[in-house]
Amino acid sequence: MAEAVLEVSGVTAGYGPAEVLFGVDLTLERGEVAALMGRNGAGKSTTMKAIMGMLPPRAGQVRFAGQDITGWAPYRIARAGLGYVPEDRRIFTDLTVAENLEVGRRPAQGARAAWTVERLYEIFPNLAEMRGRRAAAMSGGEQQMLTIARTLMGNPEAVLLDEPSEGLAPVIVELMAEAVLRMKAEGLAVLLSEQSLDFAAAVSDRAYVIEKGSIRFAGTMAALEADDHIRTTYLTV
Ligand SMILES: Nc1ncnc2c1ncn2[C@@H]1O[C@H](COP(=O)(O)OP(=O)(O)OP(=O)(O)O)[C@@H](O)[C@H]1O
Repeated sequence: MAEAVLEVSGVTAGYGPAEVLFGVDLTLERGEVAALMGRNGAGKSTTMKAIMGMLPPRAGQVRFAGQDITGWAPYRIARAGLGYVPEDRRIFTDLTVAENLEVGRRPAQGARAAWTVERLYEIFPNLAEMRGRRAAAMSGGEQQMLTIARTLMGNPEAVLLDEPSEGLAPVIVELMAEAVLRMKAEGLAVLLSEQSLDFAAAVSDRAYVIEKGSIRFAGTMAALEADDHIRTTYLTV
């Protein structure tokens, strides 16, 4: 069996009195892309926040790169090598594209070659074309890519991408899919949350489907595509 870089077991989490996750189990193997799919409000973002320690799990365990990271502070989890790109874009609008990337630089751990700005421009060619532009003058999709690229400058081993294709123009969605596949080709593990089966199927090896805070399907992307019942019951078609 492939080695898991991230293992989420029986995670329960919620906001105040509201229970949102009810024992979520999922794994992310080294070098794979997995999609966490589900409709609006199903619990995708909450799962990512629980993994990142922004919403500490009430029960269950999160293991990353061989360590139990349950209850760790978010900055410590990020430093351990788990990158996170939330739905809202986190960039410095007064800084240029190149300056935003420099802000994200952190040394690489282990044997992997550190990301450089030039290597990132190969993965995000549209960012290369606008390297001197202030981020305020970029489209939402371009800002989303800059957020991902800046996260990669921190040299993570795995990244969580919360709805990377949401609200993007079709041509930008294609660039985003290519970027995710290039990240995988570089050996990164990616867990992305997604509502669109098209985007998820284009980039992912495996899929999880979540509904009302419980995982309803876990399997290969091909198995999900072939499962009419799961798709029509839990996904937006
Ligand atoms: N800060 C919060 N306080 C209270 N309830 C919340 C909060 N954030 C999310 N929820 C609730 O938790 C549930 C899961 O939300 P979550 O954001 O994880 O869904 P999602 O699958 O990521 O969907 P979306 O695509 O809408 O982000 C929803 O019922 C939502 O209303």
